Amino acid sequence: MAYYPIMLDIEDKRCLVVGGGKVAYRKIKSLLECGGKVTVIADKICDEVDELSKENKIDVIHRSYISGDAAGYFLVVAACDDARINELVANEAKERGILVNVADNLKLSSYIVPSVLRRKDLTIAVATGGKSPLLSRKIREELDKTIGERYEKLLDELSKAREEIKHQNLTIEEKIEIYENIIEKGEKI
Ligand SMILES: C[C@@]1(CC(=O)O)c2cc3[nH]c(cc4nc(cc5[nH]c(cc(n2)[C@H]1CCC(=O)O)[C@@](C)(CC(=O)O)[C@@H]5CCC(=O)O)C(CC(=O)O)=C4CCC(=O)O)c(CCC(=O)O)c3CC(=O)O
Ligand SMILES: NC(=O)C1=CN([C@@H]2O[C@H](COP(=O)(O)OP(=O)(O)OC[C@H]3O[C@@H](n4cnc5c(N)ncnc54)[C@H](O)[C@@H]3O)[C@@H](O)[C@H]2O)C=CC1
Repeated sequence: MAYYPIMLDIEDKRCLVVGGGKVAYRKIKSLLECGGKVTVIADKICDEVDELSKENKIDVIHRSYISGDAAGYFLVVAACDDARINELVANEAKERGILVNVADNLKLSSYIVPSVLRRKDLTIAVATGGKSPLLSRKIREELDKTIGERYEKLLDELSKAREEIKHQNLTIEEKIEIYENIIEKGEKI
């Protein structure tokens, strides 16, 4: 079955990351970039996670995961190096209807994290259904070379034009023609 891609609004939402190693750090960073309020539960944390804690960007609970910890969160990431704990976290999150990503187990995950390229509001997400995360990264790096910063400007222009003509008495075809002209001009930049 194919994955259903969505763009999730996690601003000010409580997010729990279980585990404080390298993989947890990567997931924490992307949650913070999107405004998530991150709590980490881990018996050991790596230097990068410790740094975020010292900067008051995350809350850290320095202990092992205890049954029931997942309650009350909007989203949970299980990123321990202990598969049994990750499974426990996943099951407890799912019982409560909480979205859960499990770093070492695709089948237990309700969502997977794609490789992401951003140009301000333009977001390009690449995933391989868990088959090759490395390929996702490589494709993002390729896109990074070809999707230049001019797309930011182009998107700004399109957004402005869209606001201006949204409530004008034009057909959708006429509006699309205006946008296409802007894109065509943008392609020459
Ligand atoms: C299923 C998924 C679950 C999830 O994490 O959501 C998952 C699972 C696993 N990853 C593993 C390994 C690696 N993961 C990376 C990197 C990334 N992994 C990410 C996502 C995902 N990884 C989801 C699927 C995404 C998809 O569909 O493609 C990215 C895109 C996003 C992010 O993490 O932020 C980020 C790149 C960010 C970027 O740079 O753009 C690298 C390369 C590197 O480190 O650079 C390697 C080593 C090379 C390799 O294995 O390919 C292992 C095996 C561990 C082992 O062998 O022990 C598992 C577990 C398993 O497969 O069971
Ligand atoms: N999804 C992905 O992108 C990737 C996933 N992985 C998998 O992710 C997992 C984690 O990898 P790393 O971060 O490199 O490991 P790591 O060894 O750096 O960190 C493991 C963390 O789990 C914590 N932990 C272990 N048991 C715990 C418990 N009972 N309660 C709370 N915290 C606990 C440890 O304290 C530590 O902070 C591994 O299973 C690995 O195979 C690895 C590479 C990429």
